[in-house]
Amino acid sequence: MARKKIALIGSGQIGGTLAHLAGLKELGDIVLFDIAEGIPQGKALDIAESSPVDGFDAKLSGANGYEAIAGADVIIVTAGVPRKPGMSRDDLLSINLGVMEQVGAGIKQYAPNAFVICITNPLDAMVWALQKFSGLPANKVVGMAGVLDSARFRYFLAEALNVSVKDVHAMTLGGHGDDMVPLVRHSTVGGIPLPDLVKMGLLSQEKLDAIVERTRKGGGEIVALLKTGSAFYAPAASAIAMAESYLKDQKRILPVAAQLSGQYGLDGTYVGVPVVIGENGVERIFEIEFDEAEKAMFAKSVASVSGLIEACKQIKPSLA
Ligand SMILES: NC(=O)c1ccc[n+]([C@@H]2O[C@H](COP(=O)([O-])OP(=O)(O)OC[C@H]3O[C@@H](n4cnc5c(N)ncnc54)[C@H](O)[C@@H]3O)[C@@H](O)[C@H]2O)c1
Ligand SMILES: O=C(O)C[C@H](O)C(=O)O
Repeated sequence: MARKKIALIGSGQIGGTLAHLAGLKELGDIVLFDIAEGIPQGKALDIAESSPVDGFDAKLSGANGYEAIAGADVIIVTAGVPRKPGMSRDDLLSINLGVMEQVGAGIKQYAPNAFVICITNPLDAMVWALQKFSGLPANKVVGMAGVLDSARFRYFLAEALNVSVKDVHAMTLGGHGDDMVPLVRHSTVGGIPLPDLVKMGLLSQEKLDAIVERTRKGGGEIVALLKTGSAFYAPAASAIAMAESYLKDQKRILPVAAQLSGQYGLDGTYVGVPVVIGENGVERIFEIEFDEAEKAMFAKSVASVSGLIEACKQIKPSLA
């Protein structure tokens, strides 16, 4: 059986980490693409030289021309710029929208059958624009944010309770901004819902509230520490989980930015919701029944995403 082809558009911090993880997991042969000459080639060679040590078989190459992504099965997009301290993700909209236009054209021409995972920020608006620019079907174009936000939520809970991360299941929905929606009622530790843990005295309400707030601001916390860019290890791991579910038809239920067509009362917008990812891309969207407070939080988050999508339409009238 021929190996799968994974194309990484953007070979910066996340792109390089994606290539390394995809190699270690033997997901397929890997093409790194970037406008910066030498970077994708250098990272491809460096990772290839690690393969005898770690014992993985994958061909790695670097390129500066879109023809290199031809026939890719999976494309992960990180091209663009990250934020620096003092900036919001939304400040990246204008510059990264231009990048999405170029990337979308490249995908349309060379890899129209790929499953595309967008990571570039501001995530929900960028994946919305990328789907339009590329013209690929909506079930094949998704955004990575919810897996990362949920992983942060899970990690903070496991740390507070001094238990294994493996036994913490938690989900964060909505847009990838500070008003994202960590779902407390639907999250469990050892199968016990978080509100019950509070009732049982295992976690204080104050601590839980602080964890929710820290999750919402998780991206900014790393930006403030790194100073030169944003998180890349956990974002790369999160996108690889999505790619693996597609390539291996695992049918995992993951929170991803997906295009809605009536679910949650929304049509055409991209926002983080639980979906099944299998060989057909987004195979199903789960519609969670929210209580009044959750409904209000989700609506606020969606309103932020809608504002960014409107801004995209103003900048690029072809998207309207
Ligand atoms: N969705 C999420 O959860 C999440 C998490 C972390 C980072 N991000 C976002 O991912 C993006 C990438 O982050 P990073 O840390 O890898 O940044 P980075 O600066 O390390 O890498 C970005 C790369 O994109 C390349 N690039 C710029 N314009 C390009 C173009 N037109 N075509 C091809 N390549 C181009 C740059 O040369 C650079 O190598 C940022 O927008 C960041 O905000 C999103
Ligand atoms: O916060 C950022 O700018 C990067 C990313 O969206 C993150 O959540 O780590």
